Amino acid sequence: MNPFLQVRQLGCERDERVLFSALDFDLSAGDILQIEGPNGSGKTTMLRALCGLSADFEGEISWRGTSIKDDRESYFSELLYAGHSVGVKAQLTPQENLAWYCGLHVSVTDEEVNEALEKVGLFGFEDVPCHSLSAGQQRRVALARLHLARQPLWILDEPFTAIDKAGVAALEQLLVRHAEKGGAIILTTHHDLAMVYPDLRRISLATREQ
Ligand SMILES: Nc1ncnc2c1ncn2[C@@H]1O[C@H](COP(=O)(O)OP(=O)(O)OP(=O)(O)O)[C@@H](O)[C@H]1O
Repeated sequence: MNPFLQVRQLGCERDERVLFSALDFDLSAGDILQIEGPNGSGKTTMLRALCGLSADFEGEISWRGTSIKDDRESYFSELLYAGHSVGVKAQLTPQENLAWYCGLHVSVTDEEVNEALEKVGLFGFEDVPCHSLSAGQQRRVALARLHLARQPLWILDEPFTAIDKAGVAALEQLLVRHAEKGGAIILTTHHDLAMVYPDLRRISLATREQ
């Protein structure tokens, strides 16, 4: 059976500087892969390539055995990407943000939206404009998507940014539960993961010369 994701000879340069090269790895159901590296080492660049958001890379990326360049639609339908910036609309409420985002993929009820917001600790903040929320609360709005996600592959760029200790622990548990249920995750984080998970792997990008 094909792994979810097959990455072969992945490489990327920016401004004539090699960020990473000749990377080979597979990601299967149940895997969690952490991309590590110092600031500027190329983690976000790699995630954008893996998400099909950038075509400026060498190598081949396949989803369920088919190049992501050849069948973007089915790849995108199975991928949840949460980028480095929170990506919530400041004028909209958490309810509106979540309903809008999830509505792109599946239909969700108001009750499901409110439950997801409650799970990320936003009970009582569902209907205030997001610009009035703290940085961590805005990140929680973005992370609430994970509670409603049907996509098997999650690619998460620094999901723990601005999240407090309790939130970090809850998010780690959610990631493990997703993988245990047959999902797969690629994430970047500067935070030391506390999760004990047998199928957690790491790729370290080269240290920059300072
Ligand atoms: N579009 C671009 N054009 C030129 N250089 C770029 C571009 N995108 C990224 N870079 C450069 O590539 C390098 C890697 O950037 P990237 O954002 O992938 O790093 P990172 O490992 O995610 O860093 P951080 O930990 O700070 O988030 C940086 O030096 C950045 O300036």
